[in-house]
Amino acid sequence: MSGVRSCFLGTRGNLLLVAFTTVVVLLVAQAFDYSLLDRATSWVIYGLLALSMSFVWGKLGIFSFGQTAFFAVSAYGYGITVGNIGGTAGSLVGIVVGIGAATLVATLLGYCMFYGGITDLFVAIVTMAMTLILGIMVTSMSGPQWKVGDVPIGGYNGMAGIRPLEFGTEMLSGYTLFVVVVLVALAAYVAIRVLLSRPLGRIVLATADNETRAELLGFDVRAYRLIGFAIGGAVAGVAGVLFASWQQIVTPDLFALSLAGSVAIWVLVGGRTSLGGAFVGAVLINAINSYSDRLTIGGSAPLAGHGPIALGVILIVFVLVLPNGLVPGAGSLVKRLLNRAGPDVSDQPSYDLKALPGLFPRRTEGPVPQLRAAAVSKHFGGVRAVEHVDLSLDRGVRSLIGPNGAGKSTFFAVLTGRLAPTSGRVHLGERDVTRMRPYKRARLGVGLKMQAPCVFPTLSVQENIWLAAYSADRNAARATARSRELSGWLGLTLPADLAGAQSHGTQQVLEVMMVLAARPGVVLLDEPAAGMTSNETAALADAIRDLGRERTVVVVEHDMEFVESLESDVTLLVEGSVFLEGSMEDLRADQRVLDIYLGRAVS
Ligand SMILES: Nc1ncnc2c1ncn2[C@@H]1O[C@H](COP(=O)(O)OP(=O)(O)OP(=O)(O)O)[C@@H](O)[C@H]1O
Repeated sequence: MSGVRSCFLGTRGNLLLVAFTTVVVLLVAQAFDYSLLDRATSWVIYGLLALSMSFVWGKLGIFSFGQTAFFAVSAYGYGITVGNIGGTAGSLVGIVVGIGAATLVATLLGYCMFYGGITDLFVAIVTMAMTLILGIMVTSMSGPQWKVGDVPIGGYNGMAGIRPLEFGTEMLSGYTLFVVVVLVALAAYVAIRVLLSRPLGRIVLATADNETRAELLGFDVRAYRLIGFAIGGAVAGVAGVLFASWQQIVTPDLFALSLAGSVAIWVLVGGRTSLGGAFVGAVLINAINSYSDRLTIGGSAPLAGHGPIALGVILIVFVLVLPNGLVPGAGSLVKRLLNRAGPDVSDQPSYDLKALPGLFPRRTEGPVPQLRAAAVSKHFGGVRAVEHVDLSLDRGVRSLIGPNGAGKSTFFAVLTGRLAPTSGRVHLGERDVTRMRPYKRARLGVGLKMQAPCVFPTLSVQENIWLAAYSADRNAARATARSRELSGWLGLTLPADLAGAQSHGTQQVLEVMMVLAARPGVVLLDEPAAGMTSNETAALADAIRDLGRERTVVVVEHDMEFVESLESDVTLLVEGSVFLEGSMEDLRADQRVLDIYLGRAVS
């Protein structure tokens, strides 16, 4: 799970700190000699590359091991462009071509991966494989026939003589280049932070935090991943342009495993959940490498060329001692020193759940469409979890009961699109939604509260509700007002009130509120009373009855007292099939039902 919080100073404090650090760096750099200035410029460029990986890995939860491919593609794109078009125009076009090429490659690769269902470790493997393949291709382009316009690709030897960025009569070099690089890095950092505070960024963070909940709220996780990945590619592209301009030669080494691994280590050392940590890690490790190379003892340089060994040692130390990296580690330390511990959640707060429906305005979306399962089956290999279920769900409350393993949760998963049925159809009103993805069904008004609490754990309670409210009508101002109001009702309005840190019961209530804030017509509640006090359970039953007046509410429960208090029709599932339908009295009067619940065989 990716942690999406990194700061102990708050956004404004962090930005002030960054601005202050930038001014100090620029002032101090005036005293650097040429050699140090030159090296420091490269460290900041590497920091920018690390920032792109930190964003993709730490914030989006996508381990893009081959992030350097976008950096290298951009560097080559810039080099080719400025070799063909000179002057300021060439620089400007080179910037666009370099960043554009990196973004395009990231978009194409991201599309293939995310829409092709590739996740987790396989993303790392695919991105790395693509980087190595590009490297092999570029290495093989060594003959004179391999040129673009007037610029030879250069094969193994690389593309030499790249013109630096130039504006007017000035070619960027020395202190001016350093200033530009630092300001661009600062701008990229601030832009990413601003993006993350906007609706798009919040949703991107949410998809990393809990993909299932994001999808159930109607967000197309694949699309948001792709957007985030493309932005990460663009930032790596910015670094690539600066690198080509600074080094004035690019070689296939930019596609090598060693650089890709180094970037991952910079990010790990700085702290992958901290954007600022990317710069700290990159600058620190490159500075250590640089000085260890130059260290002389008795006329010889014992550490020269042993950078990889030093990197390996640093990595092992960090994984063992400071697994979250330097910046988050320092943040926790300061927090501890200031004694700013998180809120105490050991006490289970009590909520007047009877008031719950009153918090959600009446539906204005028109009549609730009927949700209908027609001969639905879902098999897992030989396990027939759901078998030929026909069920029509109309406005009002319906209870779905059955012993453990009867197929209730699996049936919900088929209704919401989380699982495709083995056979049968699912209809929502007139529409056949059998093959429709969960986010689309959510947009059509199907909401699900899962059996185990399914919220965005590393986001605050208020942010959780904001995302749900925003999913209803995509209005940020309204979502902010709703999230303040509803989190106020829960008494959890602080940024430090993380959803994942709340008690089980509070998370249950929060999840129900999120489902309702998304304004669904069909509300599926899987064991909503679990973890609640008896008073809350009774109040929840009142609330559900109330919600059923204008919505379709289906409740899966084991607590028969609770089911009885819902005064609803009951459907009994046994071994995946509908065994009986009727009122609670009907079921109680049936000896076979008693036998099922007492575990006795039923013919
Ligand atoms: N992903 C899966 N892979 C294989 N078998 C599964 C999977 N999900 C569920 N099952 C099996 O399908 C059957 C139905 O499970 P399901 O969780 O739907 O039952 P349930 O009625 O919700 O049970 P409970 O009341 O205990 O939550 C069980 O035998 C379960 O082991």
